[in-house]
Amino acid sequence: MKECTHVRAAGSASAAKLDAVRAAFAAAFPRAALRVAARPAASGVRAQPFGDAETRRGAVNRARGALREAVLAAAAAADGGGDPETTGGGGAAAAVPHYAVGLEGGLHVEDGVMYCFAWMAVLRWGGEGGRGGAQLGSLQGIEDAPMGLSRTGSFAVPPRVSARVLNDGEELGHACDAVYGTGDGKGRGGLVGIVTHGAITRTSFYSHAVQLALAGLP
Ligand SMILES: O=c1[nH]c(=O)c2ncn([C@@H]3O[C@H](COP(=O)(O)OP(=O)(O)OP(=O)(O)O)[C@@H](O)[C@H]3O)c2[nH]1
Repeated sequence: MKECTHVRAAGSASAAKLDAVRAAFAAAFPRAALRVAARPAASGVRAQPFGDAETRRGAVNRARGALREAVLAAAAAADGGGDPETTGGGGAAAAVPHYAVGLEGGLHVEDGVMYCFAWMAVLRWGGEGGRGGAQLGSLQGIEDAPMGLSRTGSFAVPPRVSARVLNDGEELGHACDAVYGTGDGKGRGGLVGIVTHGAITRTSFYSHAVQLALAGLP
């Protein structure tokens, strides 16, 4: 196993997503000194994606966007420009990452029931089995970086919440906050935390799928 893994947790500064990436990589690389940093990146899809294809595309776009930003920031830092936008990564700020991860939550409706799920995309860049040398700091090849994909399970969105999403066009997290008033719709617990009474949080919901995406890397 690797001694050190730099991960750019993509697309997001979401605490739930960052925690999920940390937990997944810690499980996959138990002896690694992990450095996980947020690198918000555009999903390129709607704020509330519907269906597997759109949601998966959002995850892939976020992973690639985060990797692109991280590579550019590392190059700027090497030139003495610093990396002020990176959060939560400590010493990872100037490092070219070994992996980039994109996580995107989505919805679909089947037989009148709305289901919630999320897709994960993990890209390998540097490190063992990844790129090396000068290529690491170049944007060339990002589109072809080895990628692992996976999806969480699905759970049914309570009708009071799904009605707000369908009728008022609200994003799930906002609809969840409006119905339950917990303010955690976009937080670590999320709707999955509410419907499972805390047994599964957004963090644990995402974490197993990040591990599966990592396992699927060619
Ligand atoms: O998969 C999920 N499991 C949950 O239990 C859950 N509870 C709420 N949501 C909402 O689903 C939407 C898309 O999620 P999403 O990937 O766009 O994340 P997000 O908007 O929170 O963060 P960001 O990464 O966009 O900043 C957002 O409105 C989330 O709040 C959940 N998604």
